[in-house]
Amino acid sequence: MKKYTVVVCDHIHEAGLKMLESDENINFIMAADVDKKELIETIIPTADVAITRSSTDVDEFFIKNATNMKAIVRAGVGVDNVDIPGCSKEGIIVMNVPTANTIAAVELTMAHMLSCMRMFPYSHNHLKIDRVWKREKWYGHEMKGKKLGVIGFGNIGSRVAKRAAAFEMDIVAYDPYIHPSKVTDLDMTYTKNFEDILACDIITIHTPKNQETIGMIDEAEFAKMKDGVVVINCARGGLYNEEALFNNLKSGKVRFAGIDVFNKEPATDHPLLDLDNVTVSPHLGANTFESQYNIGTQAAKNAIEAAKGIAYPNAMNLPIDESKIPAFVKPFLEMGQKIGFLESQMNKSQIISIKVSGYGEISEYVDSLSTFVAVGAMSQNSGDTINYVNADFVAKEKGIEIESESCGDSKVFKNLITIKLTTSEGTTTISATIFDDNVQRIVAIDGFDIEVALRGDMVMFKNTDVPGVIGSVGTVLANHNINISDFSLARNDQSQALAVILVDDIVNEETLLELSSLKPCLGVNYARI
Ligand SMILES: NC(=O)c1ccc[n+]([C@@H]2O[C@H](COP(=O)([O-])OP(=O)(O)OC[C@H]3O[C@@H](n4cnc5c(N)ncnc54)[C@H](O)[C@@H]3O)[C@@H](O)[C@H]2O)c1
Ligand SMILES: O=C(O)CC[C@@H](O)C(=O)O
Repeated sequence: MKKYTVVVCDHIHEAGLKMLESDENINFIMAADVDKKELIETIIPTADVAITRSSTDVDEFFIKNATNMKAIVRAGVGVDNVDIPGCSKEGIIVMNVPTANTIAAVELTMAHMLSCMRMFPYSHNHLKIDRVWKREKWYGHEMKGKKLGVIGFGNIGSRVAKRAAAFEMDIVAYDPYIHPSKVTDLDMTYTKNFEDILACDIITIHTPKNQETIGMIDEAEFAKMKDGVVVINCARGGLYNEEALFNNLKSGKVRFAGIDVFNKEPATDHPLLDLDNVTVSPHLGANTFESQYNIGTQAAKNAIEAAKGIAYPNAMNLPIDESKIPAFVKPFLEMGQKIGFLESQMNKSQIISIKVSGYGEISEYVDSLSTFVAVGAMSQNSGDTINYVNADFVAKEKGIEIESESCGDSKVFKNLITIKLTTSEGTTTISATIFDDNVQRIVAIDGFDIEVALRGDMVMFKNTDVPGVIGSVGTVLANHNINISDFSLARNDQSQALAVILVDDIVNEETLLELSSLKPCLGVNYARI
């Protein structure tokens, strides 16, 4: 029985571990407590799938050692510590588990907000650790009536806003990537002007960490804030420039900050920890039993499916989201891959370019289609190392140009695809369609209108159009004990003919040589689909 190795790199819920343990196809390795260097050098090379959290960086070193890896399941939302382009280049699918920890992060944000407003950990420590009862020292502020600026109105930001509204706060949201009605329908203010956020009493950020959002709040933005502002970060370290945050907390411009996440974690030696107007937590946004149960079980399920090649839920680097494509497109993708593979056998040489044209409704999907065609065309030379994730990267690296073109309606077919493969030896062009939703048919090869099924062992015989050729070809094949299952013929206006012969047996070199030595022969190709 085939066994797949799934390595768990960080702690996940027991229920997820049990799922992995009890699957008979899974060889499961718990490596959360293994030193990261050792993990990457000795265990990662054996893994088909790895489950990671924010403590394991999927960087160049990791990827270099992931020689067997099919997929990485990030047990959480943020993939800022996963080098997605690097994974794509190596054909590793990256999946995350979004929303499973949303509520946990929302509630931690509220906890930090309340702590900041009432300086709760400090009054707590004063009494519990210092044994001082000094009520006059601990005057806080109320949330009611204050303006809360929410940056990023996604799963977490929008829910923080709803909870803050229950505290009778005025909410102002900034998120250029949503429809304003997502905010205004909740009787909150949507703004496109970032200055409106900077004018708030409390600011909380809930965006992903990327080139656009790193350092989104820097010295200049702090300078525009109200004196005594409170800022919260339960998203990712570095969204507020940490040095600027430190300076503004020290000067008192920022009265209090609630921080769950740091630019570099673990952050046991961070300057922010020296300040007494900060509440901190060690990246606990996702740490509730409920959220960890959800994430652990979903991550385990996704890892098992990915290891077995069944599905890649929430894949972040597949060319298409399969759940979003109409059913009629899928057989075209499959057929495109087969034609790419067929053409690379008919035209065996260094590939220079691949051009995919789509007619009819399929023309909307030519970009995805071209990835599938490229996988088919390049698999002849790259074998198992080529897949939907890395096809575009590999093509670029090999200098293969991939072009796709949407061409409106076809005159004859409801949907039609034409694939032109250019190699250093010449070009091969095949058009194909699908009948009755599942019958894949070639309808043209290199200018010959020929209708033939796309399957099995195919011999393409091109000749000058003279009598007796069909018989001669049939005789050669019969002499080699090769049975013909289908014979299609077409002619062009240059007195040439093309026969596509489907056969039941493998055609060896000797037979092909004999066919090519027939007098009218202009060329013979053999392909296996
Ligand atoms: N502290 C934790 O343990 C913890 C737990 C879960 C999530 N997170 C982090 O919280 C953040 C939000 O997670 P989510 O699940 O809500 O994600 P999400 O994708 O649902 O929401 C993110 C929102 O940010 C918006 N956005 C993107 N770029 C923006 C920009 N430049 N300006 C303003 N808005 C922008 C997007 O449009 C989106 O609406 C992520 O960084 C995630 O990694 C942290
Ligand atoms: O617990 C983690 O690994 C990180 C959780 C959180 O930051 C996430 O991005 O999902």
